Order: sequence, then C-alpha cells, then structure tokens
Amino acid sequence: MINLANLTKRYGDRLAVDDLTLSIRPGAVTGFLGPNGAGKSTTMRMILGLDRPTSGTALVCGRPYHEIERPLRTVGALLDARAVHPGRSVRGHLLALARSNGIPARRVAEVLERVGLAAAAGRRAGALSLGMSQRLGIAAALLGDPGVLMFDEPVNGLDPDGVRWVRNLMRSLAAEGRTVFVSSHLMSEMQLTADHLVVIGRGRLIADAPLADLLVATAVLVRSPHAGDLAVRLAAEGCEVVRRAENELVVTGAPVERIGDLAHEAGIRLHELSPREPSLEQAYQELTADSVEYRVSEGSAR
Ligand SMILES: Nc1ncnc2c1ncn2[C@@H]1O[C@H](COP(=O)(O)OP(=O)(O)OP(=O)(O)O)[C@@H](O)[C@H]1O
Repeated sequence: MINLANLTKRYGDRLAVDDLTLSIRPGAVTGFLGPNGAGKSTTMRMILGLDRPTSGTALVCGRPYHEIERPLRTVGALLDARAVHPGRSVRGHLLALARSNGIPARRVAEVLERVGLAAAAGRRAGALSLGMSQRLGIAAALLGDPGVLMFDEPVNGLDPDGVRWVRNLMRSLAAEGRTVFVSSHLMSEMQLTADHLVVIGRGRLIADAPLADLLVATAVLVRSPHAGDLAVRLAAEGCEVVRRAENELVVTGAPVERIGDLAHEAGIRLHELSPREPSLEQAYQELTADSVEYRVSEGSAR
C-alpha cells in the first residue's frame, strides 16, 4: 500500500506536484498516467525518498521510505534501467545489491530466472540491450521479494515481445497480492495492463478511478459477413450487442482488443473493428486537455 497525503513538490516557482492525496492498493496494477512533465517521476522519486516533498507525505506500508529498515524488502523500483555499474556482470550487480540489503544470495538466481536473464548472468551489465537492461532493472526491483513495486515507464523502447512480457509480469505480480504502481504515457498499453488508473496533469490529480469506470462509454462498431454468428458469441461473453444492419454490430461491454480476439478465436472474418465512443485514449485526452504543457499542433510532424 502506498499513501500520499497532500504531497507537494515545488522547484523554485514551479509546482511539479500539487497537493496529491491518494492511495495505491495491493492486488492490482495501478497505472499512473499524465502528459510529459505532469509530475509522475517526481511523485515516484518522493515515494522512494529520492526527493524531499516541499509539503505533505508519501508513505509506503505506513512509513516514509527513509524510516523503512531494509527497504528493498518492502519496496522495489525501476526508475532508470541504465543506472547500473557498466563493468559489473549481471549476476555481480544483483549480488552486490543483495549483499548490501541483507538479502540471501540465492535470490539472485531466482530473480534472474523470473526475468529470463539466467543465460545472460555472466554478461557485462553495460553491454546489454535496452530490453535486457529493463529486465535487469526489474530483477533488481524483485530481489527483496517486496510487497510494493514501482516502475517508471517500463515499456519505453521495448519491442512488442518485450512489451507483452512486461505486461504479463505486472499482472502476475498484482495477482500475487502485491501493490504495482506503473507510470506510462501509453494509454493503449495501460488499457491492457491496469486495473486502476491515476491520471495527473501539471502536478494535479485529474482522475483516480477503476479502469472500467473510465471505459464505461466505449462502444465498438463491428462489420463482418458473419455478424449473426459473432453477435451470439459476443452475447455469450456478456457483451451488449445491437445489430444495426445485416453485416453490422454495435458492441459494448468489452474492449476492442477482446472483441477482435473473440472473432479470431471463432474464425470469424472482420471487415471493420472500430471504437465509436471515447476509448481510454480519448477519455484521457479530454481529461488532460487543459494540462498539456507542450502541445504539438494538428498536422505537424510527430
Ligand atoms: N530537479 C528538477 N529541478 C527543476 N525542475 C524539475 C526537476 N525535476 C522535475 N522538474 C520539473 O517538474 C515538472 C515535473 O517533472 P516530472 O519529470 O516529474 O514529470 P513526468 O510526468 O515524469 O514527465 P515525463 O513523462 O516527461 O518524464 C516538470 O515541469 C519538470 O521540468
């Protein structure tokens, strides 16, 4: 459990984090969303005792970070995957961390196995690809078997396999009853990963709600030459289905990805699959419209 109460950080005349009060609960993946410069990293750094709040408190399991004995056993974090001693081996990096935190050395082999780096244990940490560095950073976070985990943009720069791997890991860590707090600017990713969302803009809390609440209005238009069969299938999954024309359905109650997967599993061809109402991406854009610091104008290069 992480508890923030009136958490505030000011840099000069700039309010990076502005009076945040919220709780991040165990047994769920909580996505932490916000445009660039919204204050996500600063919030995470304050939770980890790396930045001092100007006012307010950030508690992990009821205590400020600096009062936690052997903190790696309580909270593990990945903030910057490249922050390793480049000359050390993968195993050596983790062993040094384990030693300085009173963690038994056998945990090193366990976490290397869990993140799929067992075969790379002897490689130099500085020579790893970005994806492998992320895995090493995650291994370090898991070393003390902590109940609270925080990841700052863990899928940045990963290929689709890496992204899927991180997603599954987050979900399994939450299923084990841990608190998983993960920042991202990728709404589509959070839509697939998170159970709960915290959205901030210009340091202020914009939304703190279950993912399902932010997706409530989502309806998906589906066109298929076998719309009737698909409608039966979707209804059996608990979706609400309106047949608008011979080949056309409007479906609510499942995200677009799930509908596509169901059609695929049933071997039903689709001619169109498109969200009609606000998706999380759209809901997020509306929520943060007033708080984007640097906006790219329509039509300019991205
Ligand atoms: N050490 C610092 N000194 C001065 N200003 C800072 C410092 N660190 C962050 N800021 C400012 O605080 C605000 C919040 O930054 P922060 O990095 O927390 O945002 P973020 O949501 O993590 O953004 P991004 O997604 O771009 O990483 C920004 O305006 C940033 O310029």
